[in-house]
Amino acid sequence: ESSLILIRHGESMWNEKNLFTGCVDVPLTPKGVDEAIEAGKRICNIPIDVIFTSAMIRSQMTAMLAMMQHRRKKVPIITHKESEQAQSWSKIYSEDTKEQSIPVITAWQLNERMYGELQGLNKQETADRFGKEQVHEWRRSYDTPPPNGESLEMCADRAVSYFKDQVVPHLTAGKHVMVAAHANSLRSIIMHLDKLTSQEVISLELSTGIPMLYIFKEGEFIRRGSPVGPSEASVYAYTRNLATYRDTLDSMVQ
Ligand SMILES: O=C(O)[C@@H](CO)OP(=O)(O)O
Repeated sequence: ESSLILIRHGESMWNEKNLFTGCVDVPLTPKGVDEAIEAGKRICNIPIDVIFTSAMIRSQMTAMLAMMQHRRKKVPIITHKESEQAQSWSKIYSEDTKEQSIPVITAWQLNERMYGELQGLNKQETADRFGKEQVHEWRRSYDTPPPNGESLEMCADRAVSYFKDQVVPHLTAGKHVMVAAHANSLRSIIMHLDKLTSQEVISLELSTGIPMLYIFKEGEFIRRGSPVGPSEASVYAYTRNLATYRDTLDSMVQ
């Protein structure tokens, strides 16, 4: 059994301004930073061996801030494979140090859905101009793309393919994984994991900074507990393996 944590980034500076963001790379607000830290507290007892983030700063900030809270105190390290030089210049020469690190793999495929000509527009003003229903269809339908942007279906094409090709093999190998990404790239992944229909996904909404936990067992994804409880203990129904991991952390601090 392995665990999979999915987390949408904390509030960004354009979430705060109610602007369509998509592939525009904006940072978190102070509230978003707090959300990421709170999220980290909720998952501080869950094992994490490898982290995937999108290529965007808001998901990377969220993952890093959350990991600062983790009780295992491993160091999340962004892997650089964009060139041979980047790879060799960021090499770690100690096996012990590597053992105390968590690789962070960044992938554009996990980026937010590209919002086309809505990027930078105010969501309320856009609804006033084009009508609430049209804008809702652009934002939540499965197959209607916003003007010159990606539909959820197009976003799923890259995000879910990446998830199947790059993330699932780690889970199959027994590694515990965290994926920090975005409202719509995660909606497409959750649609796949929970086998939602294109009708059902319309009402799937993800809050900023709330981690969701899945257990991967015998090729199946099982959602654990409610992701919105007030404290870590009430949020997730621990499996026996997760409880053992938490006990190990308890004994390490004694
Ligand atoms: O602006 C965006 O990129 C997304 C997420 O904030 O918007 P929506 O609320 O339509 O999913």
